[in-house]
Amino acid sequence: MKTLVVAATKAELTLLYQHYNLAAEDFIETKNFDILITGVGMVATAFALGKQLSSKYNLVLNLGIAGCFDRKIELGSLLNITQDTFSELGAENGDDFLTISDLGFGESTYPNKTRLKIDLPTATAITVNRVSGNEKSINAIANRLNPTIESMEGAAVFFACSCENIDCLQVRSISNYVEPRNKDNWKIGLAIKNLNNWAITFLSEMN
Ligand SMILES: O=C(O)c1cccc(C(=O)CC[C@H]2O[C@@H](n3cnc4c(=O)[nH]cnc43)[C@H](O)[C@@H]2O)c1
Repeated sequence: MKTLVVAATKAELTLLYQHYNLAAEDFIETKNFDILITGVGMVATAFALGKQLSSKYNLVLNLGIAGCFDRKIELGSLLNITQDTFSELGAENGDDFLTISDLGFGESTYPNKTRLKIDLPTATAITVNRVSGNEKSINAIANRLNPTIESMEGAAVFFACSCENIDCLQVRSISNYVEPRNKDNWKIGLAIKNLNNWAITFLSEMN
């Protein structure tokens, strides 16, 4: 049984590719783990996992950078995401929001699932198609779901793993705060370095 490492972009796994001397491909097989680069967003992620996820994997590890709602958490910090919500999936009803669960069409929130003990702080997440960058929508989502972070893929990974009953973990490294967009404030390099160093240790200790 193997681990499937899933990320949206190769750039987010740069040091992992370098450490294991891997070819710059979107699907890589190694002895102990495989890597799948899905492309950005929940649709690309669900499609890529739909093609590659199988019972040969006993763990899916979703890695990536993310935006953080909580300014007390430093940029470059790593978080173990225990629950992730498709926050835009549902219907507006005037000023209210109805989830697909409210509408009777299924679930919008999915948990991680693993027996492994991960030595990282835990947090909850939302998964969005549109990166939050507007004060009004940021306040609205903070009031409705109070997430710690947002990404563009996490809930799709948890969803696919729930469909296939495969254990899953999501570790996110904070590259930016959720705020009106200003990429000069992002610390992508630091976030990727910390994420990759953690992943290299995790993967080497697993085998
Ligand atoms: O510009 C670069 O150098 C660069 C290098 C690696 C990755 C990126 C990305 O922009 C990755 C997109 C990826 O990041 C997640 N993300 C990061 N911040 C947020 C956010 O505030 N809200 C939602 N998603 C965020 C997301 O999962 C994207 O897939 C750039």
